[in-house]
Amino acid sequence: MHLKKLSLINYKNFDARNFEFDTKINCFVGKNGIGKTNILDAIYHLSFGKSYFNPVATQNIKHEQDFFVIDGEFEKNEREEKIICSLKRGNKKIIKRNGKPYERFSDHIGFLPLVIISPADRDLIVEGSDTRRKFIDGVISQSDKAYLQTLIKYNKVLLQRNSLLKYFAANRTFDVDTLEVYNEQLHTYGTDIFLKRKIFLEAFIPIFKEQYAAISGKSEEVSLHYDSRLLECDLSVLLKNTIEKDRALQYTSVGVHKDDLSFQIQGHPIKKFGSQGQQKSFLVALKLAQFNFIKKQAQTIPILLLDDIFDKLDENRVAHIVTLVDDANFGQIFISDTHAERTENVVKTIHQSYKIFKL
Ligand SMILES: Nc1ncnc2c1ncn2[C@@H]1O[C@H](COP(=O)(O)OP(=O)(O)OP(=O)(O)O)[C@@H](O)[C@H]1O
Repeated sequence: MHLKKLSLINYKNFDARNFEFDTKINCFVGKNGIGKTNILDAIYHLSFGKSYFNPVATQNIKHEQDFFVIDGEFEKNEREEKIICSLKRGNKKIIKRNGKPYERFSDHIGFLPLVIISPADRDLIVEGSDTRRKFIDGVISQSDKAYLQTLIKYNKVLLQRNSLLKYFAANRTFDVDTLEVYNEQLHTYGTDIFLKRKIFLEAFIPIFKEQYAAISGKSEEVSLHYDSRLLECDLSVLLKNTIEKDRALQYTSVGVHKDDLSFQIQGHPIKKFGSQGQQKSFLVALKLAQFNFIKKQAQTIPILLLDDIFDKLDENRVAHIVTLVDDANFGQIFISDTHAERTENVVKTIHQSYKIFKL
């Protein structure tokens, strides 16, 4: 699968711009703030129906303009696929595949598999557990539509249970039977989510470790663990045991919405003890493992977006990453970099066709 053409109208800092891409490697080079990342984000938009960087949809419309249009022509399984994503202020976003609008964006997710590696991934290390859960959920749901539906149902019941706990506190009342109804549903959906996360991580962790070893030249040991209270005990038991605590807190203190991943280097948290280059290597390994995983599940080679990937990495690590991606396992790759010369030197060593766009 590859993106053949991209046309942008009023997307972030672009008014009107067209690109024709190489089937393998495409590099965007230019000064800070010129719009390199914005082009990668537009490609991301075509795959996920939203920006990777700015969750406020209207802020992706060029300042002072009323709408944006991202138009992409892909080739997938020898068929042309035209995807258009557009947004007009005051209206709902529209995503069309070959002229037909999607009723539910979730039906589009996974159709054009894509992985992005960007400096914004640092949030996975420095931010709260929510970011890490979103990461696992994103990978699993790209290949398992039922997972996303279960997650939506779980979150809905969780909200209802929390509202009930607040209602009990406000009205100085308590009804364990009503709470039990929610416990049962949380147990059903939560256990399903937990088992899928566990199975996913059992397959994912060895791939991640392999990628890290390849990037770092095995210079340090890293690990990734699944932290979930459900590993020790059944969710229905946990919910029962925390009823008094939940009453006092007025929210549900146990369940898969509290799951986390722990990232370690040489046995210590990478957030506190990893250098910038080690943290970056960790994130690149995590994303390349995601790439491998999605590729296996989707049976299509995902598009890979590499945003500013060489920054903070030493020459050896850059060379290792280049060797990793210079492989038949990879398909179309988009790279953004401020150093035109560095990018040119890197892509010259790769045995693939390439195009460089100087912005
Ligand atoms: N809605 C918008 N309207 C107009 N300009 C915007 C909008 N959103 C972002 N921009 C502009 O886009 C530019 C940033 O583009 P981008 O992040 O793609 O730069 P870059 O080339 O990747 O830079 P760097 O090398 O610093 O990472 C900024 O100048 C920003 O002001």
